[in-house]
Amino acid sequence: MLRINTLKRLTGTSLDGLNRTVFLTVVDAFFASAPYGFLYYILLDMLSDTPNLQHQFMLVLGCAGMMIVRVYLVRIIHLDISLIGFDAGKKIRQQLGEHLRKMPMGFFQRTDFGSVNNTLLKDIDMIERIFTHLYAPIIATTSVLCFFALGLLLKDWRMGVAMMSTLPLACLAYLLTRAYARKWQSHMQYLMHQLNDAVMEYMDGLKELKSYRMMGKAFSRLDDVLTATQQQSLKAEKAAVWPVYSFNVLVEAGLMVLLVALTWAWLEQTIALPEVLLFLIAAVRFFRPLLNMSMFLAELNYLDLAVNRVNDVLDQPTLQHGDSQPKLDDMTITFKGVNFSYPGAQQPLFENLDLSIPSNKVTALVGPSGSGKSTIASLIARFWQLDSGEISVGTGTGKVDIANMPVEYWLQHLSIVFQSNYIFNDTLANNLRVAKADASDEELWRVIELAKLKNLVLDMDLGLDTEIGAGGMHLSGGEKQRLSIARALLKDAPFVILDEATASLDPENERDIQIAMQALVQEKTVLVIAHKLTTIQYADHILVLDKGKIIEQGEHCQLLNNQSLYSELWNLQQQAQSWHLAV
Ligand SMILES: Nc1ncnc2c1ncn2[C@@H]1O[C@H](COP(=O)(O)OP(=O)(O)OP(=O)(O)O)[C@@H](O)[C@H]1O
Repeated sequence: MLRINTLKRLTGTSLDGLNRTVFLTVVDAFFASAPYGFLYYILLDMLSDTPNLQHQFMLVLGCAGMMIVRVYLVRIIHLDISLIGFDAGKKIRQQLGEHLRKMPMGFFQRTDFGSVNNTLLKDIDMIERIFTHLYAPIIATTSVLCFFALGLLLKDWRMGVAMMSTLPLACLAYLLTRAYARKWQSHMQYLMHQLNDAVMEYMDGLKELKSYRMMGKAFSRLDDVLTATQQQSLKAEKAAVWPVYSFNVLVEAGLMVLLVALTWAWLEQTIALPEVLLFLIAAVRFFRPLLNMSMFLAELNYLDLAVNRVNDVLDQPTLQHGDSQPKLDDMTITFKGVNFSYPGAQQPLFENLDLSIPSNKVTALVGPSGSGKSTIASLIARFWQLDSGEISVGTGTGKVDIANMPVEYWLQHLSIVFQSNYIFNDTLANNLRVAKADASDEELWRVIELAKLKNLVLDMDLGLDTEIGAGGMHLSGGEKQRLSIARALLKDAPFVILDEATASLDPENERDIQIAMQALVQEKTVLVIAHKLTTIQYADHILVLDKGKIIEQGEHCQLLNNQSLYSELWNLQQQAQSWHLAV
């Protein structure tokens, strides 16, 4: 009932200690039910012609003893199940995190961040909560019901049957209405994800929305989702009531049947007073947990939905990779017959693309906007899965398909500086140590100096320990850029990718960054992606890309002489330098 196998699959473990907890819960349920048997004998004794006080006292003492044992048992069960639940939650989070790490960027593009966020936080929290709060009560309630049903059937099968006569009908009604409620619950979850995404998008785009006077209702996507969520949640609430409501009404109808049966048997004189009293008391004890059970079952619907969403993420294919970890001395990168399309794109971006990036040289990749430059860098960094073809590193017999190595191993050989780089909400030192966890302070200062950040850090009160990012000091675009160059310097990887690293910077910043980059690219294999051709004119090798194809390659002078796309772009940029805005 509790989909333990599914949870075992999600946690990837055997949920240690669960069997002991189940056993203790059943024992506890027995101790919870047994006093009702004692009560019957107390009643019998009380109503007999010769009541025996000592006998009754012993029975009461027996009940008290069971209660004391139960206090101890309940404490152990609660502790055990909490530990198992938290551990399961931790393991599911770890497993999901590990899986997400191995997934191509395409997943994050197709799936809104809000949904991933919801699955990582809310869904797992739901699984953990249901596990820690519902697992033991459900087993306990089921066991109590079984003990009671068995005891009462043995005592007087006619009354037992009467009491449980409506149960099959209640279960049937529950199952029939559950499908309807589930449809709504699932729709509501979808709307909540949409709402989450719309709120995140609203917050992210606040600056743009403000500048275009699109705040509040004017941002219709958020407004539409808010209205839809409000309208539909009422319907969903109504739908969710049906399984619980129909189950409860039909179960309670069993009490009526019992009363009729008891009255009939009493009039027929086929039942004695102690039995009548016993069944009346037991009915209260029997129906209450049964009604609780319907609430538990309703909660289990949410568990199913949460588990399905976690499974959806876990079933997404990860990036294919091999296990080979060769020593890579030659960093020549070769694309051979590479085919690649973005998910959902109408046509492939690269068809049969061949190119080569020589080792220990600076190669520049230029071309019009949208020609595919950044995608080439992303494919080298294994952010995406190729449709077909091969990207290899090395030459001759030492050549290795980068897909044959674990992604992490391959990424150890790369440093990438993007145009916009992420700054973690942490200290400056920790932001740098992302590149090398065990770097000493001396190493940090060395790269800070090379990245032209020394004066900035010296001006900070706490130096390397200054909080930067969201919770601390905010850095300018140029400072962030130099910080990411410092990170790359610290990593000291043999292959460096600079993707528009100097775009949109002022001349002073650009000069500082050029100096920092000179330090970064020393004796490395470098791929520079740049719009501004002046920044790459001295590159050893220039690849000109247009609409996903390499249409020219060579050195700057050679390409100028070709009088083709490169020289066209060069001339346009030279002319652009004399442009100015006039009013
Ligand atoms: N994540 C993505 N999902 C879908 N399509 C994408 C994605 N990234 C880029 N594209 C598309 O692929 C094509 C190549 O994009 P890419 O960013 O590689 O070009 P680029 O040459 O680097 O452009 P720019 O110089 O403007 O940065 C473009 O048509 C772009 O719209």
